[in-house]
Amino acid sequence: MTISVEVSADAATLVGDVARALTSRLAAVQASGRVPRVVLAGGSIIEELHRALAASPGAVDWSRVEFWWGDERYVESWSAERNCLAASRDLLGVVGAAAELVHVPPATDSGQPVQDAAATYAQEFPAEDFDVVLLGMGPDGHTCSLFPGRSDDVLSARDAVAVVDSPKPPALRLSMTPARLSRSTVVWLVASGSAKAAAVGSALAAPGGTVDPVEVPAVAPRGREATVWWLDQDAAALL
Ligand SMILES: O=C1O[C@H](COP(=O)(O)O)[C@@H](O)[C@H](O)[C@H]1O
Repeated sequence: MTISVEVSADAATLVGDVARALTSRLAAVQASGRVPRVVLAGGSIIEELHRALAASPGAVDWSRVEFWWGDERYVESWSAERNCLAASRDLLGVVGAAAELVHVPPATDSGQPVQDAAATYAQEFPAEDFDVVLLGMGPDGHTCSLFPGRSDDVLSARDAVAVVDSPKPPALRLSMTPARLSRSTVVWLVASGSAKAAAVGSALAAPGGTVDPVEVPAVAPRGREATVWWLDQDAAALL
């Protein structure tokens, strides 16, 4: 398992580079006769990536790709804060994803307490590994809804956790755990801009990945074959 860093000149080049790599990987999985399993994320650069993929969908049959989200805000299903609504608007609805292959996380209108909603969402997870997990990262080093300084229990849980006190609103969230995110052939973390430079520097400063995941949760998910940090020059400035 390798950890590598790819640096693109700027944000636009970064999303183009990741979009090309993703469409090429998905097309290769489909050419092998399988339906690729992809975990999407929220956040600014991932939303730009969604739009880039919609504009250049490559040689992928998007109706034969299965989707989950690494995290979701636990709000009403129609809330503009939902990661899945942004992805549906910007990508899935544009490229013709198949509704039965899109695993939308529960929303508050399900009537469930957030802890039950996390367990309900985990039931949607596949027995097999994911092919690609896409992650963003906040300036504080959080990824998905795994925030710094939280208990080891969250990081060591098996599939999904409920977050009840997210420091970034909204407070209630559902998140895949590092253990579940790491059940993927590759994990690709995408970070852009100078606001992410300090967190990138902390995450990648220690050779061999010995950074404490409680302090920088973004270092915790690791792909079985490869973990790639896709950065632009501003995000990579402190490396
Ligand atoms: O809260 C979230 O933010 C992170 C990072 O977002 P960004 O806008 O700072 O790039 C994202 O990875 C996560 O999915 C989202 O819920």
